Amino acid sequence: MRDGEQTPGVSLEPEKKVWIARNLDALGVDVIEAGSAITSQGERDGIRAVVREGLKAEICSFARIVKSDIDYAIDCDVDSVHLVVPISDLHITQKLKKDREKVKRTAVDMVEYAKKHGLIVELSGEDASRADLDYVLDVYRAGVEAGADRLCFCDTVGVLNPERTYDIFRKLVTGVKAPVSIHCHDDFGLATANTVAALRAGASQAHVTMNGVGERAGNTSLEEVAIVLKSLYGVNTRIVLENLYPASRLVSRLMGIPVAPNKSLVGDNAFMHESGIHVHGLMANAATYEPITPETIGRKRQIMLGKHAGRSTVELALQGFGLSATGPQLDEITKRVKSLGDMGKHVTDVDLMSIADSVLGNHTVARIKLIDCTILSGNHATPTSSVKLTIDGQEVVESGVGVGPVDAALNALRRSISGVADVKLDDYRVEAITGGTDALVEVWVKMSRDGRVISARGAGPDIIMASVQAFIDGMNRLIEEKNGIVKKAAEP
Ligand SMILES: CC(=O)SCCNC(=O)CCNC(=O)[C@H](O)C(C)(C)COP(=O)(O)OP(=O)(O)OC[C@H]1O[C@@H](n2cnc3c(N)ncnc32)[C@H](O)[C@@H]1OP(=O)(O)O
Ligand SMILES: CC(=O)C(=O)O
Repeated sequence: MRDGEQTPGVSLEPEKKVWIARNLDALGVDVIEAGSAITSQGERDGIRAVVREGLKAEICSFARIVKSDIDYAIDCDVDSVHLVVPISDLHITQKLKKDREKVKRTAVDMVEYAKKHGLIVELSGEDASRADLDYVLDVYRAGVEAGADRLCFCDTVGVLNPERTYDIFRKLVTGVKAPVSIHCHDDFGLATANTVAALRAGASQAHVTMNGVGERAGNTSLEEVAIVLKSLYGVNTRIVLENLYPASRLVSRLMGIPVAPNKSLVGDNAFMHESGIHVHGLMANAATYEPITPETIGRKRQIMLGKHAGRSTVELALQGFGLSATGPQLDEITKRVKSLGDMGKHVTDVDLMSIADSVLGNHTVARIKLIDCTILSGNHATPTSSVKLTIDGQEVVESGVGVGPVDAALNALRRSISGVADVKLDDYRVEAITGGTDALVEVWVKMSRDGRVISARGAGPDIIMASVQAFIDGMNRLIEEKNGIVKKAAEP
């Protein structure tokens, strides 16, 4: 929550810091760097709020080798400081405008000052990977003599590679009398590899962030290190692996930083399969196309339908809805799914069910039919919607308010069917297909009822009506008498 929160544009209010800290603690992390106390009043409020939680983890504040930084950390009642010394000549001469001796002396003074105030001290070399290693060792040794409990080697701009990291850490762990941490950045995509190399060479601790958030390209991902250690090196950490995905979602949501779909382990696509050849293999043995089970990190396997689907993909998706098809029917459904995919469409569950209905000859009647939908919104109006619809031929009129017109309309729809079913909107995404304010938009929703999940799509030039269409299509499928939806909806 210090380097992670340095992600451009991110600022965590105290309650968000607390929420994340509780989750990190439950995940089993040893030290939580809750912030940098010198930064602002709000930051201090957040750090204090985390300290008040009385978590198992050690609570730490970042501090420069500046007395006021340590005073603010003391004032927040943290357990420890991550005391950072710019250690490369580049940082010493260009940034601090000092010399090596002066920086070393200040570092020693600040270690002594922090220790005198009862803090655990992790003395950290910033930009250590571009520094003279002899000088780094000199500062580390002086720091340990002054009372530093731990040391940290920072690859501040991500220029290490695994081979160099390993060699450096062999020298460090034999050259100093304190545990050494590794702190990496992902500028060249090597943060996890470098972190693991340091651990293999004897590093005692790894600085990591959930989802790899952090400055520029981010820091080392907590989830990647924990799983790489377990799965590729057979090393257990105290991290509760099945809590990783829920923690990833929480951090993404609270920071407002989406996770890339192809991000290892926690991205939307990490356990999603579309290609026919893969799904065919998975059906025989999931290990064919999954290095670990999704459940290892608290996830579920997902199937996506599109142009790469094969008969196996479609068969599995149909099974999820309690449907079965003969060989020729399966061929026909697969053909239609592929042609929808060829048109650049994500094939939703509702699309599949409509295709299946037509091929299998199922006659499903939509129970909900929209008659009217009216929206009121503006700078002096609470967004309000009224809807008139029929459910099994019975007219229902309802209204709803929301944070915006789409929210109001969907709330009105949800209320209108509350007597029949309690439907939840789990995810909502909108995409402009063409440019301009008259763009054609496509709305994709994921909805659920009693644990059953379904995806649906609406499209048109009016974002509200496209949303209403998607929601009603999804509701109709969720309240079908025969439905046996058990699968997780695939996402676009
Ligand atoms: C690699 C990292 O991630 S380092 C951590 C980065 N985190 C942050 O910067 C936290 C948020 N920062 C802030 O709120 C502000 O920058 C503050 C409060 C720390 C300082 O603000 P200001 O006094 O206005 O200084 P400003 O931000 O312009 O410059 C940073 C100052 O810290 C000095 N400095 C930078 N790192 C260190 C360090 N580790 N130890 C001592 N001094 C340092 C710089 O030389 C500069 O000093 P100067 O003002 O005497 O020239
Ligand atoms: C200290 C720190 O965050 C870094 O050097 O990257």
